[in-house]
Amino acid sequence: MPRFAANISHLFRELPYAERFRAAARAGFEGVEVLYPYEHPAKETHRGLLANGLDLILINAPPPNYAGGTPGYAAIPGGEERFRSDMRRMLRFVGEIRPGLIHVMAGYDPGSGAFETFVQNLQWLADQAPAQRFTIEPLNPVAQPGYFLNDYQLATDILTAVARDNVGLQYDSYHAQMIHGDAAGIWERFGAGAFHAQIGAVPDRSEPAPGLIDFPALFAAIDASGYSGWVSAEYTPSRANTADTLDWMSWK
Ligand SMILES: O=C(O)[C@@H](O)C(=O)CO
Ligand SMILES: [Mg+2]
Repeated sequence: MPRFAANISHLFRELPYAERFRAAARAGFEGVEVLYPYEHPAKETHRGLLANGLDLILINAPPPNYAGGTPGYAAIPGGEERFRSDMRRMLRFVGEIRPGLIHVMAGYDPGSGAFETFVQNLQWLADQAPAQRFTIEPLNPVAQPGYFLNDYQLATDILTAVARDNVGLQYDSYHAQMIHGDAAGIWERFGAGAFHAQIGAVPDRSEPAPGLIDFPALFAAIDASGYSGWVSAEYTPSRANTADTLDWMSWK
């Protein structure tokens, strides 16, 4: 079985932030991811991880000017200066919580020059922090209209142009199925070299359940591919208690 992590920005939201770490550990997860940890003092995140023996698998890079609003601007021409100052600030913040991966979001409706801007910003960031690993993730146009990175082949082309060992693909079964209609096929084509994987069902992004994505087969394909990263649960639980949505963790 893959190594499962919990995205506690989606799971255990019935609990205050500080309590989600314990809930994740009690449910059997050994790692968590937090989309925007900047909303909380780094100490609080650090304490939650340490007290519960959890790894921090992934965070997202901060929204513009570190302040909120629509996240992602790495592919927006003209935003390079702000990108650099926000990323410098982020790299200081993560010194305390040490995430394995940082997801860098591209942004929305960037106009022409987005590909080159994204590539150059990613190269700059990769060289700023060579020991840190970064990811990019295609997001589907139903959930994220206008998002620049909306296709797995485009992600691969960007990663080829970036050509840095510390920048890689973030796969997500929910987005892969929504974009390409074949989450398993996308794993087969692009998954083995991915830095990170996330899971959620379609079309409502609820927990893995029998439906359009055959999750037991996907888990088997992930294992068979030699992928050694984490598989993180990033879905909106259909029940009030996240713990009641975790049957999939023991599917064979
Ligand atoms: O799939 C998603 O929506 C996330 O992984 C993400 O990072 C966008 O915020
Ligand atoms: Mg995702």
